[in-house]
Amino acid sequence: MQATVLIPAAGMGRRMGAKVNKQYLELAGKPILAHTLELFEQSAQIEHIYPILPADEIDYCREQVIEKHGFSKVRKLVPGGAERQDSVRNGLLALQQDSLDQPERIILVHDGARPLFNPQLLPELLAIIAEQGACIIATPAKDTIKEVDAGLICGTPERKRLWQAQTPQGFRYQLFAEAFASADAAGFLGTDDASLLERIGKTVAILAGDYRNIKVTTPEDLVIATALLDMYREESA
Ligand SMILES: Nc1ccn([C@@H]2O[C@H](COP(=O)(O)OP(=O)(O)OP(=O)(O)O)[C@@H](O)[C@H]2O)c(=O)n1
Ligand SMILES: C[C@](O)(CO)[C@H](O)COP(=O)(O)O
Repeated sequence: MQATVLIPAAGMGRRMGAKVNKQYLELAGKPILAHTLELFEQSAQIEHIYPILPADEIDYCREQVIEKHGFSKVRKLVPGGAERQDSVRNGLLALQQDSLDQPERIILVHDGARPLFNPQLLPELLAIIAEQGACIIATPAKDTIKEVDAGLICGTPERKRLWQAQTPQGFRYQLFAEAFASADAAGFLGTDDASLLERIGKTVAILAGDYRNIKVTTPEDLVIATALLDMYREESA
C-alpha cells in the first residue's frame, strides 16, 4: 500500500523570527525541510512527494534542498497560499493536474515544520486510512486544558478525552476533496486538515504518535529538536 504526501511548507515562520524562512534553518547540518522530506523519501510506503512553498522560494528550494539532497520522489513544487488550508488546497489541485485524484488514493498531509515524525508509524497509519477513510497522528494531552473567555475559565474538558493533533493526517482522496469543497463553499477555515472532515460528519480515526514529533515554531523548539534528533540517533545506533 502506498500514499502521496503533500508537505505544506509555505508559511512565513513569523513566530520563529529568523532572517530566513524557518524551514531553511539548519538542524544537525541540514535544513529543517530536508529532514522532513527525507522521512518520506526513505519510506517504501510513499510514492510521490509534493512540497508546497512560498511562490518566490520555489527556485531557491529546488536548488538548495531538492537537487542538493537528491530527493527523487518530489514530483512538483507547488506554490502555497495565504493560510495553511489554502496551501493544502493548491496541493490537491496539483494532484488533479497530475491525474493522482483517484477516489481511493491515500493522501497524507505533513507539516514541513515537523522534521521528527517517526516513519515507522506509516504502515499502520496507511492501513487505518485504507480501511476507515481518515486517520491522524495525535498524542494524549499531558496538561489540564482550560476553556477561557474574556480572561475567565469557563470549562475544564475531561483530560482523558483530549488529544493533541499532529501530522501526518491522511485521507482517501475522495473524502478529502469532498470535505475541502464543502469547507470552501461555507468559508470554513480549520487549523488542521481533519477538522474539514469532522465538520461534515465524517469519521476520523486517531493513531497514537510520539511526543517527539514537535512542530518547530519558536526559537526554543530548535534546541529541543536538536536534542530529540540526538535521542533518535542514539536509539538507532
Ligand atoms: N500559508 C501557509 C501557512 C503555513 N504553512 C505550513 O504549515 C505548517 C504549519 O504551520 P506553522 O508551523 O504555523 O508555520 P508558519 O505559518 O510558517 O508559522 P508562523 O505562524 O509563525 O508564521 C508549516 O510547515 C508551514 O510552512 C503553509 O504551507 N502555508
Ligand atoms: C496541522 C497542525 O500541525 C496540527 O497540530 C496544526 O494545526 C497547524 O497549525 P498552525 O497554526 O498552522 O501551526
